[in-house]
Amino acid sequence: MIKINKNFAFQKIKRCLSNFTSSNVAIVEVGPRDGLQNEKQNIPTDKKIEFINLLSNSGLKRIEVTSFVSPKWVPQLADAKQVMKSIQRNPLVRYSTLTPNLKGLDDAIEVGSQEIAIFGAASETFTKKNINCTIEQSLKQFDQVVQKAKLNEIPIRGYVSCVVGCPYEGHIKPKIVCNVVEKMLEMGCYEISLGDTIGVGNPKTISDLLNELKLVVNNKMDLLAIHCHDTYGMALVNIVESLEHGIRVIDSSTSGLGGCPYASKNGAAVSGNVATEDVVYLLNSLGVNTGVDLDKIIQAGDFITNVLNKKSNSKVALALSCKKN
Ligand SMILES: CC(C)(COP(=O)([O-])OP(=O)([O-])OC[C@H]1O[C@@H](n2cnc3c(N)ncnc32)[C@H](O)[C@@H]1OP(=O)([O-])[O-])[C@@H](O)C(=O)NCCC(=O)NCCSC(=O)C[C@@](C)(O)CC(=O)[O-]
Repeated sequence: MIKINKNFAFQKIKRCLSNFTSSNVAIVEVGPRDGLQNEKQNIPTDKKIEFINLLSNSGLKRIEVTSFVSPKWVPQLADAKQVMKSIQRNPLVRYSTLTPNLKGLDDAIEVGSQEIAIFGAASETFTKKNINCTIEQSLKQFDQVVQKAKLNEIPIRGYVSCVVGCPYEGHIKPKIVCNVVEKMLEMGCYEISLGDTIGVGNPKTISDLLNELKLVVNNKMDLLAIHCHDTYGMALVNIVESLEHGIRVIDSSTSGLGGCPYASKNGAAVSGNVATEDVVYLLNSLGVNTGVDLDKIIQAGDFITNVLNKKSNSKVALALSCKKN
């Protein structure tokens, strides 16, 4: 079981952030970061900014804007500073960025990130491919980032990727995930997002994982979030399973865009995140309050898919647009 310092200031931030009743769920919109990071075509910076501005006015409270990573590794997000500096910030929204190391953190601080995310994994091979180190080395590096972020009073989110499966190592045992989650929480992350990076989870594997994680977090499920990719169409059932286990924070990407560039084995297509439109529709139909305006998310999705000249991966956006026409 993790040792969490109850007086730790970030616990307070966590409570403010997730002021849910049991019928409320928070959505973390990762479209501008996860959704766009793997796009090969040039996306003009002003279009990214316009996309984020549309999302900012949709009722979302948490938007992951971009990443402060090496532009050699993720060229699409090389304009991270400009994007962060130019978006119109809605005071009701918390804008976060990914930071793998101190350089990333310094950049994030410079442009006023209100939250940062460190990103580890439960697979050695994926960790090496994604951030060029071992899991142990990654945790040491993250610890430096977390200590400095704490000094700057910036809340830290942690990602753990490959929580049920890895493109290189196959099935991942819950025990390995529990170990990384525990270390990141002890370090000072206020929340860990569990990434089914290649969308191979199903309700059984997600349930098995969450049952083991409950022991790690001492049943405090508000320390966890779920981040599903929809490769086999399992994302929504996995989200329902997670809700039943007490998870109340869901990551999603408008239009279902996205995927990690380093999760693709032998150049295979990386599948998108679960679509925000589909998650909002699901939660609305369950009577769960998200505060998010579905029509506004669909508009933001129409905007970015037009920029990308792509069809939306959201079934809900498609169904509602057919209804209109
Ligand atoms: C971690 C590194 C940097 C190590 O990369 P490295 O090559 O081992 O690091 P390095 O320290 O040797 O640096 C190499 C170059 O990058 C520069 N550099 C170094 N750090 C930074 C920085 N922060 N910002 C800007 N530049 C940086 C550094 O200055 C140097 O520049 P050079 O001297 O060659 O000109 C690299 O591997 C990297 O950037 N990886 C990022 C990969 C990534 O962003 N993946 C996608 C996000 S994870 C994901 O999508 C999964 C998730 C979160 O969504 C959840 C899920 O679905 O499971």
